[in-house]
Amino acid sequence: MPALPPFDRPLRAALFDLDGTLVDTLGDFVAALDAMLADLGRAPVPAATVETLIGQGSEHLIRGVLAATGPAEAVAALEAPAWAAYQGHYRRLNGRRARIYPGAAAALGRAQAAGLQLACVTNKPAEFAEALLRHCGLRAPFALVCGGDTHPRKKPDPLPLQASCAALGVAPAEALMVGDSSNDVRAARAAGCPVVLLSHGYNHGEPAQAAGADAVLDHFDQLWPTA
Ligand SMILES: O=C(O)COP(=O)(O)O
Ligand SMILES: [Mg+2]
Repeated sequence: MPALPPFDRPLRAALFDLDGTLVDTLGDFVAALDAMLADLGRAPVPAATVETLIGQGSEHLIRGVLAATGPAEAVAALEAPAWAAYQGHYRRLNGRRARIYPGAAAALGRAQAAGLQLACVTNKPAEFAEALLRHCGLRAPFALVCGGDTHPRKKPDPLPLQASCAALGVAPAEALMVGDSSNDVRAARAAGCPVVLLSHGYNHGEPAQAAGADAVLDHFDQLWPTA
């Protein structure tokens, strides 16, 4: 089993992305978006299209789905009602079709046992991230949850990572970002955090190996392995 690459400084924290990293939420997104589209009188969107749009926050997702299911010139006018409908449906459906990736909970436990402080740094709105983590029984290991609306800018901006590191009292070089997409890599590079990706996630339709992370892992067992 490949070990983690050596990092510049010993790790004191780990920042975990949520969608596509800890939890497979594609089914939740598709269900909420299809309910939103039905409210707007539109046909459902293929899951494969949704998968390429996850990871850059709900606004990006909704704009992309509106553009994929109707005329481009209608997107701006529909954004506000679509967002209101989506929020209501997502709040109702959050977690119902979600699946924790194999080994995720155990990896969080090993990270804690290794003395690392943990934060969840996601572009999902904080309310939905908190509720999903509780639903999945994954909230307790995290000292903080930083959502896409917690700060004025979201990933790939470094701000959520920098602010989370400051709140945990660690330097970015001491905090490993664990994500699934190039968005996580860009944010980590800009913040100065080392970064590894799990290949089971979404990465905007591209292979995770193309995203420029320090390592790409196929399974959580490769993070802080015990043997
Ligand atoms: O786009 C989203 O809401 C999901 O974002 P995440 O991959 O940062 O958790
Ligand atoms: Mg993700």
